[in-house]
Amino acid sequence: MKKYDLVVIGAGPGGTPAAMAAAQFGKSVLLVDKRDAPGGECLFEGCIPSKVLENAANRFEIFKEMKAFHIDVEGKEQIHWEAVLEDKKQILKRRSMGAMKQMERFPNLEFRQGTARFTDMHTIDIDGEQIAFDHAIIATGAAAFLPPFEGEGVKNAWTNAEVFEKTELPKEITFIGAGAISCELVQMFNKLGTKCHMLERSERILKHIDEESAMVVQEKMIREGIDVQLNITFGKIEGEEGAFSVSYTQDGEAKVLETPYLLIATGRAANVEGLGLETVGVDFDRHGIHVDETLQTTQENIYAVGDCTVGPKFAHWATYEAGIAIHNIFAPMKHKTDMSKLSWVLFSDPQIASVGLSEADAQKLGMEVSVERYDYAVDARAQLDKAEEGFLKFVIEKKSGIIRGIQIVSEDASSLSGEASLIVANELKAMDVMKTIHPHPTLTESFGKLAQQIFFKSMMQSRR
Ligand SMILES: Cc1cc2nc3c(=O)[nH]c(=O)nc-3n(C[C@H](O)[C@H](O)[C@H](O)COP(=O)(O)OP(=O)(O)OC[C@H]3O[C@@H](n4cnc5c(N)ncnc54)[C@H](O)[C@@H]3O)c2cc1C
Ligand SMILES: NC(=O)c1ccc[n+]([C@@H]2O[C@H](COP(=O)([O-])OP(=O)(O)OC[C@H]3O[C@@H](n4cnc5c(N)ncnc54)[C@H](O)[C@@H]3O)[C@@H](O)[C@H]2O)c1
Repeated sequence: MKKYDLVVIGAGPGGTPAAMAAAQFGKSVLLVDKRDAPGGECLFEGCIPSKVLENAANRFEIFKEMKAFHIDVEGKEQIHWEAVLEDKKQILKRRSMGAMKQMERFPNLEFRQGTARFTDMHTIDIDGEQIAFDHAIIATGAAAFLPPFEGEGVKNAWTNAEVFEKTELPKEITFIGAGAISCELVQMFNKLGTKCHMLERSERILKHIDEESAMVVQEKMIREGIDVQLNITFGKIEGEEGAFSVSYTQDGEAKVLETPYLLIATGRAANVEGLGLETVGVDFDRHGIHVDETLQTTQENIYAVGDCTVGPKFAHWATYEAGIAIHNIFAPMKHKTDMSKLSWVLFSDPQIASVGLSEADAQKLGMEVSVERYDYAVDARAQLDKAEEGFLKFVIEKKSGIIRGIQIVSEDASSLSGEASLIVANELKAMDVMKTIHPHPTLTESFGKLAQQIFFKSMMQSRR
């Protein structure tokens, strides 16, 4: 039986860097994935295909915005959807081959296609072959979680696994769930002229994130003609591609929506089925594999990272966890994950970036905070770009003055999130940010302006 120091199951943003880091440590590593290429859901059905299509939609939208800059191009714009999909295919191929090439630099790292299953705490079965290992990392990701809705239509609806494969741009589509996936995709389709409906059971979209940030996007969606329906209780979902019917009640009234296409994005379920976790005593529930702060599962030599765990579900978080898991397996000192520094960007319009704690997170932790805000409506760059929507918010711990969280809502929140991450990770205060020179006129000036505002406010208060 072949034996490795480390077996990594799943070659996404969690598994692939974990395997490469262990190989760099000089360990013998087997990386196994059901697919014949590395990249995971992020590359093939998630982050990258969604951003290729959004990118095309955003550039298409620029034509419509040209009028505000006194440029007349109306009526001439046209998008060649098939060419966009071909671009997407090429980018996916290029990125996957790039990852494969990087792995080939390590003679002690082997990539293999197959479905892995634990048979005991030191052995996995890959399509009938037994492989022995000292340590294992589970990085099998997650897939769309489908609630137990009534009706035959649920199994015919799209999830993120199908939507990027469709060759025709739908004329009309309905999204069930108003979380991260739906919110990114609904605005993308809307910009391309698809009539979009979004049905959500909560009282607002993006219920897991800072309310003020979510409301900016929700209001923009409604303004731009997306049919956003909230406070919904779902009934039967019937039909198939081309003709769905969704029954629901809203404010006590029974309604039916007929829609040719339906996409369900109501959260994720960890890919743990058939992994043999019960056999090896690795605890899990429907939210994912249980790990401690060092990413060790309930089995000493088995770790888990990324979407298959109960924790946050982001590509960069999976990669961050991969580094910590490898360190904890092969280095003498244990490192812990630090959720208080988590950052993410939602590629909505405007974009939302969040780093560290929101005000609500701080309240849950019993941390006394003050919240200071700068509106892009007064910002020079935002005015020049006619992109004044949104704000920058610092969540400041009262006791220490440390900026514990930053939320940004802006057309370019993704670019601004880097500085926000540095501030929160290094536990900086407003004074530290004020000392940083931000070039004029750039959106990064907002950091300096907000820091200045906070500093002057504290001076005024101390004088009173
Ligand atoms: C539409 C969409 C958009 C997203 N956009 C973003 C974004 O912009 N930014 C961001 O940070 N995150 C985004 N995400 C989330 C991101 O895709 C995930 O957080 C990330 O892919 C998690 O990485 P992972 O390595 O844990 O798992 P995955 O990427 O899911 O990889 C898991 C791998 O394990 C393999 N596997 C599963 N079971 C087995 C088995 N038994 N044997 C062998 N192999 C197995 C799978 O084939 C897969 O390749 C998005 C997700 C979706 C759905
Ligand atoms: N830019 C990014 O980083 C990005 C983009 C897309 C997805 N993601 C990741 O993917 C994850 C999954 O996204 P998602 O949109 O599927 O999930 P989500 O958890 O963000 O949203 C799920 C939505 O479905 C609704 N819902 C849940 N159960 C329901 C039920 N039984 N009936 C009716 N409605 C129900 C919820 O109210 C919520 O609005 C996100 O948590 C995020 O981490 C990240």
